[in-house]
Amino acid sequence: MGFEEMWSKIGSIMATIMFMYAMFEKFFPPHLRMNVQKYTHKLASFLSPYIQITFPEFAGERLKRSEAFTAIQTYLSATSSLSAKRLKAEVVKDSQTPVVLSMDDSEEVSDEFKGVKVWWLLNKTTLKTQSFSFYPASDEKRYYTLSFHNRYRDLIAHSYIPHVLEEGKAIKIKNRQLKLYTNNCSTGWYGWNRAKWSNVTFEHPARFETLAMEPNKKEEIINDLIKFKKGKEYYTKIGKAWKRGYLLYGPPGTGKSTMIAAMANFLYYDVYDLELTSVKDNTQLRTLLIETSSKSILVIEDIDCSLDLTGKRRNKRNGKGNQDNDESNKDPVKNAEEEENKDSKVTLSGLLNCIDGIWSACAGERIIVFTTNFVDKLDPALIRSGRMDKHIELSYCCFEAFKVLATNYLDIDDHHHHHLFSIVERLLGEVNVTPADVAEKIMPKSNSDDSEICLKNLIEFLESAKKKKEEEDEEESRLKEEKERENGELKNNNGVKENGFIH
Ligand SMILES: Nc1ncnc2c1ncn2[C@@H]1O[C@H](COP(=O)(O)OP(=O)(O)OP(=O)(O)O)[C@@H](O)[C@H]1O
Ligand SMILES: [Mg+2]
Repeated sequence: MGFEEMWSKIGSIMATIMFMYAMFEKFFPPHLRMNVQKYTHKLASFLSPYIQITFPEFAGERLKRSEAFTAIQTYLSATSSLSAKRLKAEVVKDSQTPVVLSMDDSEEVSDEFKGVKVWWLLNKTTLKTQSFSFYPASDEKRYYTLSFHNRYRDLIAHSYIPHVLEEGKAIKIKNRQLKLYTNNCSTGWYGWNRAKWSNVTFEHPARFETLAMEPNKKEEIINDLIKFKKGKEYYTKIGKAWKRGYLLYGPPGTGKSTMIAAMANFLYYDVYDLELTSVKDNTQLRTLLIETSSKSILVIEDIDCSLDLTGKRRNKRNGKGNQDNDESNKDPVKNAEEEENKDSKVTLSGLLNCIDGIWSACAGERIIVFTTNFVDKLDPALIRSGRMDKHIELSYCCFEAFKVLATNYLDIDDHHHHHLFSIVERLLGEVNVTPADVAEKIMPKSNSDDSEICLKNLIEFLESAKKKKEEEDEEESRLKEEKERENGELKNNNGVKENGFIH
């Protein structure tokens, strides 16, 4: 039989089957059709070595969509659905991709797991509902059918299905838009204050690749985060809540907040930015923490300022703390804010309880980050080992960090050594400037600014910073000398007074 002849035969057989099926659908009443299907299935399963498992869209109560069905749909959308001939497009809320494609009804796709082939079919049955309901339920019931050979029963049941469900959930989390939550106080009925979270879409573009810091240190942090993310079993084994605390410290503008954003983008975690000064008391703090979700980063910025609950940020450049103690100098708005914040009764022990206590495990997989400019001023209880698992110092801009900024801002490849780099390297070794300062200087100010101009701007800035530092150092040593001289004279005078003669 020739090839063409064979295809025409197959075509006519298919046409006959489709015609018979159409007749069957048209002339047989639904209950008879169901009976015929039931017996056909029985016969088929008796003869076939293949096993089928179904996953209905609505398990039990029709109102709630089955999590397994959604996970399978997501898994198949990302893996094999695209090989289907007919696809369905859906707009999914809070998803990064505006339209999600999945296989259409009655489509079948195959998948492979550890060398074993399986088939997924999306089925639909239509039922006539007799009962009256306030929720007009659709008559259609969709379900996935998974088919595989009998000999792989154990592998599929114990490994493949859990793998599909886990992957599906993970992909869904990855595809969703991240949220940035912040706490605020709303006044409810009868005037009581209720703390609650409100959120916006988290859109900070920071990534570890664009974060300027020493490569080794960066890699260490990334590995630590990966270990944490994959550590569910480890934490269960050692009987510890699945959470990790980071203390980020360093001068202003060294990238503490940027690093938090990079962590969130890296881990795909939501961020809960907790403003401690607007939490009324420990009970309110606990309520807020219970309302946070898993896979999140809880951030308390400037913990040194938050805990004394004055609500004011210290003057960070000179680190002398609250500068304007003189009431007359105070901005009236700031004054009022401070007065309000004095109502906050969150205590250090209340905060520690929420981080470490029995409530701390309620959200599950969670990172807690504290930031401060003054690590020495923190209460030892807050940073004792075991509480904040990792202390990360973000420091002044080194040459390695500068190279990352040059790539970010000027598109200068790390390997392409610009002829001005050696001057920058020398100057960065001599003065302390923050990555924020460097970034500001090398950012092109106009379209005509090329990398040469930007680097020269930076060099000029570094040289003037160096000069300023030298002058300050000179002044300092002059004052020191003067003081020493005064002290020496004082001693000598005392010597004269005590002994009546000069030694
Ligand atoms: N290490 C860095 N890598 C890349 N950009 C940085 C870095 N540090 C600072 N920047 C730039 O400087 C700006 C300020 O940095 P950031 O807000 O992260 O500093 P910070 O340490 O949180 O300061 P503060 O103590 O005042 O809160 C950022 O928007 C970013 O553009
Ligand atoms: Mg910050």
